[in-house]
Amino acid sequence: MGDGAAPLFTFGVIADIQYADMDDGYNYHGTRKRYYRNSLRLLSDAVRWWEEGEERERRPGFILQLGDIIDGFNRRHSASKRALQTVLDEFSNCSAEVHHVWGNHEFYNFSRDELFNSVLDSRDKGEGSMEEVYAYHFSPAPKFRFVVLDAYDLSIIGRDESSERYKQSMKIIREHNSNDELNEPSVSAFSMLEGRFVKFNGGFSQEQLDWLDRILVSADEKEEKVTIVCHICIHPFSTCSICLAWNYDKILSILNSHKSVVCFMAGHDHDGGYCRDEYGVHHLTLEGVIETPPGSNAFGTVYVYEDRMVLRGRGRTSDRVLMYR
Ligand SMILES: Nc1ccn([C@@H]2O[C@H](COP(=O)(O)OP(=O)(O)OC[C@H](O)CO)[C@@H](O)[C@H]2O)c(=O)n1
Repeated sequence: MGDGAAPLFTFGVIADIQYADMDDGYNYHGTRKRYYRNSLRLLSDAVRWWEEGEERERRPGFILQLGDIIDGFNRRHSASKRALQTVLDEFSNCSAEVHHVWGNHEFYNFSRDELFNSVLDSRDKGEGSMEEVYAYHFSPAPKFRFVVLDAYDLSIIGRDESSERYKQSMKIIREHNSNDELNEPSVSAFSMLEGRFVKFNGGFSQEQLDWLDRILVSADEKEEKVTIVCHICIHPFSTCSICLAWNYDKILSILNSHKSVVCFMAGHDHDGGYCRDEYGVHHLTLEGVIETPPGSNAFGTVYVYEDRMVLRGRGRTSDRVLMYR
């Protein structure tokens, strides 16, 4: 794994904490247990690991929180702000700065306006961002860049019903999903992939894709290694089809046209997943903390070297060596 050598830098990854101060429950179909209070304890264990489990020079310089930091149930109990503060207090025990990604549960709890300029808006930790879309990039070390993307840019959650984005998003989802309940996937006999057109997913506007393309042109020129992070998965082999971004194919073709891209990280699918695509890009889906039972965990520490990233997983998250292409 290359553990003996000192890494260039280190970062932590964690996804789908979905904390709520409520008893354990189940997912919508009643097939998966969700441990709402335990998720905070697991975050606390992760923070302790990042702070104390490593020699000082191998501790993370930053943490990627891949979205769904608190559960949508908080909204029903008017507990959104309190729950968020509880989770942020836990993160504050970590000396590394946290980059927050926005998932569907962020929008169940807060409006897009509330999220912008809230503690969950990490754009000020980046060096270049979009204005009305939650997307930015940062370079933690020479020759390395991270891009945070907004997978609910095209979406019918978090968008004002009178907005053009909402109308465009409703048109897209209606073309592929004929159910009254748009959280329920319409699985056609021809393609399981159609199941991705549900309300709890979203996609990327052309404006965001063009912005990403420009960042990657520049990264190619500078010979940087780029890791892209977002809540929703974009490769069908790294997730079940129901957790795929609506226009995953468009973003994949952009990533695959830039030699700088080495890795794409997401959450959303609580089972986790991984594949390396035919262009050599790693697609890593982090297991969700919310569906991780007490006694286990689901997070990772990534050690970055000249030729690879080494993921050391804890609990349900496996170790992986991610060689650059
Ligand atoms: N068939 C369904 C499925 C879900 N819902 C409602 O949609 C909201 C989001 O669902 P939820 O499972 O909570 O979303 P997560 O982001 O936690 O998980 C995504 C993947 O399932 C993980 O594998 C919620 O309000 C559900 O009640 C629905 O109405 N109908």
